[in-house]
Amino acid sequence: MPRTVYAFPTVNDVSASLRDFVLRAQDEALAKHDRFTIALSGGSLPATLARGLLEHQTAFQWSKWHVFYADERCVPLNDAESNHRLAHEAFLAHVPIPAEQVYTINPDLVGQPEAAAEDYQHQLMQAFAPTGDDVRFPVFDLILLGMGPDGHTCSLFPGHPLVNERTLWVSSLTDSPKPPPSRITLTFPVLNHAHAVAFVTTGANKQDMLVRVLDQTEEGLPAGMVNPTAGHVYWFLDEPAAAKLQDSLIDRPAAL
Ligand SMILES: O=C(O)[C@H](O)[C@@H](O)[C@H](O)[C@H](O)COP(=O)(O)O
Repeated sequence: MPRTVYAFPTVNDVSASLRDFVLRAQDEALAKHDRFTIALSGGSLPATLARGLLEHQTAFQWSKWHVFYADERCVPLNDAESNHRLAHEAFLAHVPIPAEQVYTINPDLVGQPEAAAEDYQHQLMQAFAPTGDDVRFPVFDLILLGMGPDGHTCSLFPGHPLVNERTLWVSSLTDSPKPPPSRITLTFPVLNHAHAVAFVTTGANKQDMLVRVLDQTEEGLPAGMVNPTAGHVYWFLDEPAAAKLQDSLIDRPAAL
């Protein structure tokens, strides 16, 4: 699995490089098909992404974007804990992506996580297999992920049975160690069928886990289990996050 690790002095530098990277991913996708499918996580990601995207918007073909959530909390869409609300306020509200191309959790199902996951999987199937094509798993052009200090990504937590899901596209949990407890999440087979996955990880509290995940010797760390079979994994780090990594693990951003 090809992997590229970039470390930048500050979060602002991460934002600027991420913008160029997303633009390139968009252009590559539009050269192949007529849309750009991207999945977003919550946490600090929307803000880091928005800072770059909103600064130089002209090259983005927003009408071609189809935005999904890599994971979502089972809360109303206007709740302060909602990943959609976070992304909406950070950048979706400021760019002309058609509303029907932003795929949110069904707000009527947030009290029933399993049904919400099933509904979200159905939304994905409509988008990736609209004519009932035999699509085993969707292939996202780009999935943007965060990593928690415990090595979780999406809502896939170390030691949780969901890390073993091999069939569903979207799954639910009601015992997330990170609040709120009820969530839906893309599963590993979906992450690992993506064309590209990029982790955006900043801050000193990620230092130790980054060493463990990038070392690739330890099993069971969800962030380390993201290995797209035909895709590429990128890591966008700031210096505080990258501080304990060996220099040899870090690639030169000039390659972007
Ligand atoms: O909804 C969520 O909680 C997330 O999608 C989660 O997986 C997040 O990406 C990580 O916890 C990293 O979050 P930070 O970037 O805020 O540390």
